[in-house]
Amino acid sequence: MKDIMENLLEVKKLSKTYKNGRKALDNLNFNVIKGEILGFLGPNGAGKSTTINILSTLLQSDNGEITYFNDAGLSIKDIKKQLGIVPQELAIYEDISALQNVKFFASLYGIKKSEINERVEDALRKVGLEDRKHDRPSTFSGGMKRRLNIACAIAHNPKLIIFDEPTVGIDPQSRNHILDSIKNLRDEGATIIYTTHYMEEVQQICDRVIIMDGGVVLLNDSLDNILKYYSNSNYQIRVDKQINPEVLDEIRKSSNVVEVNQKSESEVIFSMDEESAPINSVLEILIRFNLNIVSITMIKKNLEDVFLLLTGKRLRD
Ligand SMILES: Nc1ncnc2c1ncn2[C@@H]1O[C@H](COP(=O)(O)OP(=O)(O)OP(=O)(O)O)[C@@H](O)[C@H]1O
Repeated sequence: MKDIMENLLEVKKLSKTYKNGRKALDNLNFNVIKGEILGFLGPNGAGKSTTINILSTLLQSDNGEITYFNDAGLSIKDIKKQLGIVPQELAIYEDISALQNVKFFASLYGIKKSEINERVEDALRKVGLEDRKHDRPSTFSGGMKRRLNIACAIAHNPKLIIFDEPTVGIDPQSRNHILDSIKNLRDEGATIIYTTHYMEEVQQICDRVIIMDGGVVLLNDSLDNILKYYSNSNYQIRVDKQINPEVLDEIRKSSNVVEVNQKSESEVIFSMDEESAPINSVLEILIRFNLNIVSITMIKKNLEDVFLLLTGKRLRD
């Protein structure tokens, strides 16, 4: 994706405990690479909103350090100017035109009068609303309102845009339109943090994924690596008799095997460390213990499975 990986944001040892004693973040570490769409995932209560509120400067952490835009000396005002926050709730005025909405929010960032019209038009173009700019949001579909919400958050041309579940409750067509707008923003130079409860969306647009739970990062890798690592290397084998713990121990010890679980009395699931690692050694063990192999299934894992594996929870309740 990029030739040189430059950090746009560096988060080190971020901690937050709320007044009621709830520890939301526990020495959280991660970075955001310039030009990427970073999917930010976690089950309910994982600490995502807390993290995003701290990144957005709305909430203070107890401890830790955030370096924005590679410059440790920036003031909060300078940071805010380069941040775009797209909230989950719509923050638009229904009774003024789309253009006036974007202009209003852009004016809050102190954009020069000579530049503001161009910036507003550009933001509306980026979300595909240029044709409807003179119409009021009260005449818009839910998806169009969401896109206007995005335009309002990006007219000041932020370097980093944080999306907080921007597609909740909208139809698939509008959702695709929003996802395309987000990809366009990335392609035109913005860096994006994207939180969602929809794994398909992450697989559709994200370059890298962070899965957090209990206030810490459980997984931080490129989408490609995650899917490669967790996809083709899992097998389920069924045999004709009960599999004893002794057999499972033997399989655990065999080369290339990284994880072994008993699915049922006569079924075992195991993962290999490489995509096309041979499974002969596992078969040999089963045969040695006089177990006849009835079936072998390769299990394809998607991001939802990886999430469940790591957190023990489903992303959507
Ligand atoms: N204002 C608050 N006061 C007290 N505890 C809070 C507050 N906000 C969040 N928490 C607690 O902090 C933990 C992390 O919550 P947070 O809202 O950051 O999670 P989340 O990952 O955004 O969850 P969700 O997906 O449900 O929005 C939870 O245990 C939550 O109950």
